[in-house]
Amino acid sequence: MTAAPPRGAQGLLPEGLSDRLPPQAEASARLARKVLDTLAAHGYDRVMPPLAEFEETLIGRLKSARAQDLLRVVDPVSQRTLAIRPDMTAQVGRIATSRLAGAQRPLRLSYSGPVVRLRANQLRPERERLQVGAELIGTDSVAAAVEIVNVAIEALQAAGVTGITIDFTLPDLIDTLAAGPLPLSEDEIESVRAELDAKDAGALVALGEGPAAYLPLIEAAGPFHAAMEKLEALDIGGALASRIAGLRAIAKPIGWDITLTLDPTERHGFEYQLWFGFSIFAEGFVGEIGRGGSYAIVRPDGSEEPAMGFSLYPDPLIDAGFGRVEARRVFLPIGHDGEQAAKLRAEGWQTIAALSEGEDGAALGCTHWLEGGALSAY
Ligand SMILES: N[C@@H](Cc1c[nH]c[nH+]1)C(=O)O
Repeated sequence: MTAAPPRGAQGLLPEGLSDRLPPQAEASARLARKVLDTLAAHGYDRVMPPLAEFEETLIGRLKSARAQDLLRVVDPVSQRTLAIRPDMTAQVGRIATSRLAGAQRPLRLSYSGPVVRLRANQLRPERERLQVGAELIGTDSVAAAVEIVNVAIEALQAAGVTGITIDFTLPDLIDTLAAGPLPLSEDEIESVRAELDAKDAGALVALGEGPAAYLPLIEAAGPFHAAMEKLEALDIGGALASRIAGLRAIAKPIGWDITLTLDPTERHGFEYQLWFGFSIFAEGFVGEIGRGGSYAIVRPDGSEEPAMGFSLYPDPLIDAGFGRVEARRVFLPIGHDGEQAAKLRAEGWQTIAALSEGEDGAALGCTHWLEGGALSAY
């Protein structure tokens, strides 16, 4: 597969925003279609939320979501602040708890579209990305996690992705332990999180006795089974035991060709996920190409509805050539037989009809030309 040229437009477009040209634009649509078809086959119905909405509905819908990284505009019509969506999960949550509040649970919804964030980072310089995903609303059970993880894997495999790694995490682990068996003060929670992120054992121990109890969590990371044994050895009762059993049940049906890892305290990108989270990596790609987990949607009356879902960010795959198919293109000279051309299109050929004498079919990307009723290869 050939790498695409860099996507910048040298000053014509704002930093982090770019055009998709042929053939990647078509490849992008084809890849999204493949993922959506897999989701539809598992009963996920598509929704299309708008590109922008009121800022407060965009951030208020998911428990613990924050208003960071939003590209905002003041709407002269409503005089209110709108935000361009940075993520479609909150929008799907809004739909599920408003217009589809009466729909049967569990409710399965899918989506595909661009999302925008305020700032790019070094790893991902683009500010607009394609997001394709699924949300399972009404439960955050282990069974729901099993379905979501496996549908995500199937969707990527249908798109031709191999060398998939799933990295499990327990996003609310520190909060849960700090509120129970391994108490920490508010200040300590933040410091413990920072040192666990940095995987700095020395600094963690230096924080004091309470924080030092979290040390084994640094060790409990890496290949899934070995890391799980270390997590189990922590043995701090109920909260952890149910999560460990959950993770084992989720891992069980995953195919041998998928690499499983565990990083129980990983929280990068997990802003609102609760008991379960996972990142998806593919061999040869830097950074995650997808992410998912459990979360809670806040209903208009303040009560909460559990949910589970995942989102894929396929742009790096498209840049690498996934979704491309070599077109069979035939050049139709002036005066060709229109019926025969229609027949060729019905057979899957793309046709390029000459508009004037002397056009060069090969230069226009054709692999064949039609002459005297027969096809010849260039
Ligand atoms: N939308 C989340 C992933 C997710 C979907 N559902 C639950 N979590 C993200 O992109 O980070």
